[in-house]
Amino acid sequence: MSAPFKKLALIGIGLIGSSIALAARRHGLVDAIAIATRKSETLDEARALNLGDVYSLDATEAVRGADLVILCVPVGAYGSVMETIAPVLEPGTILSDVGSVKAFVHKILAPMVPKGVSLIPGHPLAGTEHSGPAAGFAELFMRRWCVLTPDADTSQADVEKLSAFWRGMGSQVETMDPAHHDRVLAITSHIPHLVAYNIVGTVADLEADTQSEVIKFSASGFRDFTRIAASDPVMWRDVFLTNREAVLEMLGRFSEDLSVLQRAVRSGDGAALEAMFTRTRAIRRSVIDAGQETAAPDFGRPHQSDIDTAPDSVVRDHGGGDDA
Ligand SMILES: NC(=O)c1ccc[n+]([C@@H]2O[C@H](COP(=O)([O-])OP(=O)(O)OC[C@H]3O[C@@H](n4cnc5c(N)ncnc54)[C@H](O)[C@@H]3O)[C@@H](O)[C@H]2O)c1
Ligand SMILES: O=C(O)C(=O)C[C@]1(C(=O)O)C=C[C@@H](O)C=C1
Repeated sequence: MSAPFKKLALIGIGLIGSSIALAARRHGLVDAIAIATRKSETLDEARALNLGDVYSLDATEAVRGADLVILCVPVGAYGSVMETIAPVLEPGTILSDVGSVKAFVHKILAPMVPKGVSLIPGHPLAGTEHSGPAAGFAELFMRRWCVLTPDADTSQADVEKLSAFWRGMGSQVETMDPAHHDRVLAITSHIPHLVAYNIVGTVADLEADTQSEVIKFSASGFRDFTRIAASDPVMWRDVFLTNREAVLEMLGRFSEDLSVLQRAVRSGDGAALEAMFTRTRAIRRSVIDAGQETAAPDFGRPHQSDIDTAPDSVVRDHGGGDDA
């Protein structure tokens, strides 16, 4: 029986691209996988990991004849990648992506999409702090959301076909307006990363200023922040450059709420602090009950919190090499 897609072209083969390659193949969702990336070292690594069927440094070669093309590069690279591949996208092809922002993606890609090609941007709400082809794993998308942001006039049949692809990799799929996606992700993903980058930077500066061993004696709460703050610098630079308005709006709200906590600490308002912390503890429990924390432990991989507290050798085994 033939797979739902004949040829999947993955442009970019880091954490997300390699996870799609592994999952799509494991679940028989594509007949063939073509991989393109810009650096020969990355392509060699992908080949050594046997992630695809054909490999190329030329994205047009990968895209030619593909009925599903997924951009898996940092969003700042979309313009140049699309300029390259647009002339070889064939009518009937679904063009999608995995970028962490969506309004910018519509704005940059839509004007260049040839007639007959369905643009259906997507975003799997799943990831780790690791980068590169060796970082991927087939279970990454299991029981995680994948948000698709098609335009109102996009073929429903194509949206359903792409939804089935993500469901085939274990995800739950939801369609959403791109601007709404960007506001939701600004507060649930982008600002948490900004906070982590900030607190780790502040601690490092404090250590340098006071010439004391602040990091050495940090407890596991801070270690959790260092995991997030180890996330790919280029990817996150592009997220903040391309979701600026939503991030600034949510940052305003976040700062107001932080001021309320600051005031409670300053004035010794124990009741306010306890009420807030009780509320957030309940939220954490509901997140766990909903099974949205991480899918990794059920598939024989170490749980992320095990990784964070494991000896360095275990952490190295889990993480892929970084790829620029
Ligand atoms: N890391 C996460 O947790 C996560 C989760 C969901 C979505 N995403 C999104 O997925 C996309 C890829 O992220 P990733 O974590 O797989 O990154 P990664 O760094 O692991 O991989 C990026 C890939 O893109 C290639 N690349 C980089 N710049 C390029 C360019 N200018 N032209 C062509 N190829 C280029 C790299 O060589 C690499 O193969 C990003 O848009 C990101 O926003 C990431
Ligand atoms: O678990 C992590 O390391 C992640 O940061 C994954 C995470 C997130 O949840 O914020 C990061 C960016 C994505 O666009 C989607 C998922």
